[in-house]
Amino acid sequence: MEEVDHLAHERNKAQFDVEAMKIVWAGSRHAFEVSDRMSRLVASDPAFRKDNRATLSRKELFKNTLRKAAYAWKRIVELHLSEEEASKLRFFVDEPAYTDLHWGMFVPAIKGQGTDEQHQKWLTLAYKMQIIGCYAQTELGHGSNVQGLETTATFDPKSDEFIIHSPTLTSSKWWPGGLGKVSTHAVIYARLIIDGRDHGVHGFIVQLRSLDDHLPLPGITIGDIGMKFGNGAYNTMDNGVLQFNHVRIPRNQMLMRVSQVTREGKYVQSDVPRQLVYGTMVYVRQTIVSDASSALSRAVCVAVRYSAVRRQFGSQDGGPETQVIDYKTQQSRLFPLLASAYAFRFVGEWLKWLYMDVTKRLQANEFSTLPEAHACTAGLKSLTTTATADGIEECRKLCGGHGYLCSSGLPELFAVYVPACTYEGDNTVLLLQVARFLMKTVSQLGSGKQLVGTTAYMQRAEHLMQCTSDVRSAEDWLKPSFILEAFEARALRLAVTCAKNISKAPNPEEGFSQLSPDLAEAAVAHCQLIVVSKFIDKIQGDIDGMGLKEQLQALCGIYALSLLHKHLGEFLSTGCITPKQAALANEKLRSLYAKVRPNAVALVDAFNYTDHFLGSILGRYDGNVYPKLYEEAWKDPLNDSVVPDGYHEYVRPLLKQQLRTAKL
Ligand SMILES: CCCCCCCCCC/C=C\CCC/C=C/C(=O)SCCNC(=O)CCNC(=O)[C@H](O)C(C)(C)COP(=O)(O)OP(=O)(O)OC[C@H]1O[C@@H](n2cnc3c(N)ncnc32)[C@H](O)[C@@H]1OP(=O)(O)O
Ligand SMILES: Cc1cc2nc3c(=O)[nH]c(=O)nc-3n(C[C@H](O)[C@H](O)[C@H](O)COP(=O)(O)OP(=O)(O)OC[C@H]3O[C@@H](n4cnc5c(N)ncnc54)[C@H](O)[C@@H]3O)c2cc1C
Repeated sequence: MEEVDHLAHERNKAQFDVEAMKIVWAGSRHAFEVSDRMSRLVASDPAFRKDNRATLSRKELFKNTLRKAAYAWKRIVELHLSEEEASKLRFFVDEPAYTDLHWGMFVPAIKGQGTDEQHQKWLTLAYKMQIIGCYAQTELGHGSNVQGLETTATFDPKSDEFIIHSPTLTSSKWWPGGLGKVSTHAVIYARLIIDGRDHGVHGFIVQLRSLDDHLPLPGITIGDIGMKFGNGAYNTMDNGVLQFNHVRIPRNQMLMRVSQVTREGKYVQSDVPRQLVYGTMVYVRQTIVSDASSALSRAVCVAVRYSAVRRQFGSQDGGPETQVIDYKTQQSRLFPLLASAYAFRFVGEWLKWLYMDVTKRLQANEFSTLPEAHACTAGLKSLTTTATADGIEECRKLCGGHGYLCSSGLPELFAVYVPACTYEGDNTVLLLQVARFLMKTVSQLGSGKQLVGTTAYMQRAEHLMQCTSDVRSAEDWLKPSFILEAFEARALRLAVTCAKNISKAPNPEEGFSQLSPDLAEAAVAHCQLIVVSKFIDKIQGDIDGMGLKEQLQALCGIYALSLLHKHLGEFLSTGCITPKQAALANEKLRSLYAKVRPNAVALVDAFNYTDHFLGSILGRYDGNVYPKLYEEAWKDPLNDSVVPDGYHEYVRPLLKQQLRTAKL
């Protein structure tokens, strides 16, 4: 049968080169080609089927994930895939699994905190998956407060070993992914105790299960922590619980790049800052920002395509009804999310660069940019995951009733995504880290210290504290200098106000605590400025292809001006803009929505997602939604029989009783 593209009329309206935009979205032609190849490889292989996840029991679901992970590894080895290709393949398999933690945290923790010798021994095994590892930091009693961890690693000079122990119930490791049922090893975080002295939290490599029969080693109690939010979703992951009862490991299994324990039991702190013990979190937070753009773009792709297919009201003389994407309210909810997906992509690219830069510097024992890298990764992780989780839910609502069906793909995407607001640092806790960094920076203003990186704008404090915007027309709001000045002035003024209020408190800690809601808002303002400025930088760089710059400028304008609208109170109360200028910003926003409208479907096509990856009937490339929704409904296990199980036990007796009552 001939395939019909129900969205062809939308695609024909596009005013830019979609193929060129695919390259910009991917980051480079090479990245596009790898991504395209891996996504097709996964989509065309029935072993990676995922449309049945919502109906599987936990055990079936989990076993299915183990099968897929093993099969993915087999294909990676058979096809001699590079690290980049393998990681893309796993991404397109699109099922959280223990391998995420093995490759995403266990290996990076050893790389970042281990010595050359430790790399040689452990990475060799881990790269071949001869051992499988996880990252066991969080405990039942403490997640955010890493310094509060209770697990102990006590040095025994007689045997040259550490004794790993869980002294309390609350010290049980709790949450690590891959721990519950699969990992053979873990990097665990424990308090280092030497001669009764507590040297704080350090990382240790500990074997958990036998490599022969997979049973826990002596002294180790281990299991899964139970079902999590949503069906399917993150339940493919074995988040685990772990207790140690005086488990002994050799001294050389402490990760010793940051500090060492000698044979004699002497604690040696190298020149490397202690905070490097937190280094794996910096790495993962950076990857989470790129993941945010993937998750949000996926939801937006579904909502844009479906909004172009769906029609409601507006039919006069029997003609077609209005496509819901043409409603201005739909556009004002949807297009800022489309713009955010692009914005997060570009800031994610920049953050990757920043992370690589700080890593190179650390290798050369240059640590000055570490605080900035920590603040940027923490803040942007918080900002982008909050916006993405909210955005996925908004996309579900934008799809009306059908968005609530699992076959829309959106409920599962939300359920799998929403813990990103908590893992790798609770989003509020992370904003407060950014706020501390900002308060330090503000305290240095006027000291003559040169401010660099993302706080360089504060150098112009004298101007930014008193300027008023020069915007005179709606068109002015497209000029990067006007947008940047408004965002810089708002961020700086919020931060300075916090600093002033803190200084009135009896002591800085008390002040920080009292002001923390305002500090979190100041941190958000600073992070939004970073995203806006990196979007502008991207557009000002090399962008080839017909119409690309115009579309990206429109999206950048939508991102910035929709934020300005959302946080209008802050822009007005800090005096950065006037009510008249706010009205002009709204006028510009409306015209940008109109500009993006004919390009919306093409702008989501540029994500280059296969129907397999999207996993959504509403978001199908061909827009053939209704027949496929109808077809899908009949596949539900409830429809296996016409009369459901339970009818004879529970429904029929009721009906009979009613009949009897009626006769009475
Ligand atoms: C299409 C997509 C579909 C989606 C599919 C999804 C699939 C899923 C894939 C899987 C992906 C991910 C899996 C997730 C796995 C999750 C793992 C985890 O969660 S691991 C555990 C993470 N835990 C945390 O993040 C804990 C948070 N807490 C902390 O980080 C700290 O304790 C902190 C920072 C809050 C407090 O630290 P501390 O107690 O030391 O106090 P201070 O605030 O005083 O800090 C001291 C000093 O250190 C500096 N600092 C803090 N952190 C860092 C750091 N990381 N790097 C550098 N420096 C740091 C801080 O600024 C202070 O500096 P100073 O100069 O003294 O002021
Ligand atoms: C799906 C998932 C996977 C995970 N995977 C892993 C893993 O692989 N390895 C691992 O080690 N851990 C893992 N974790 C644990 C995760 O890192 C922690 O849950 C996270 O760091 C939050 O810590 P918490 O649970 O202690 O939250 P809490 O700190 O208890 O937060 C509870 C509330 O208190 C607030 N709060 C806490 N402290 C402050 C403060 N100082 N100021 C203001 N408000 C505050 C928070 O904002 C939040 O609202 C995972 C968690 C989840 C949900």
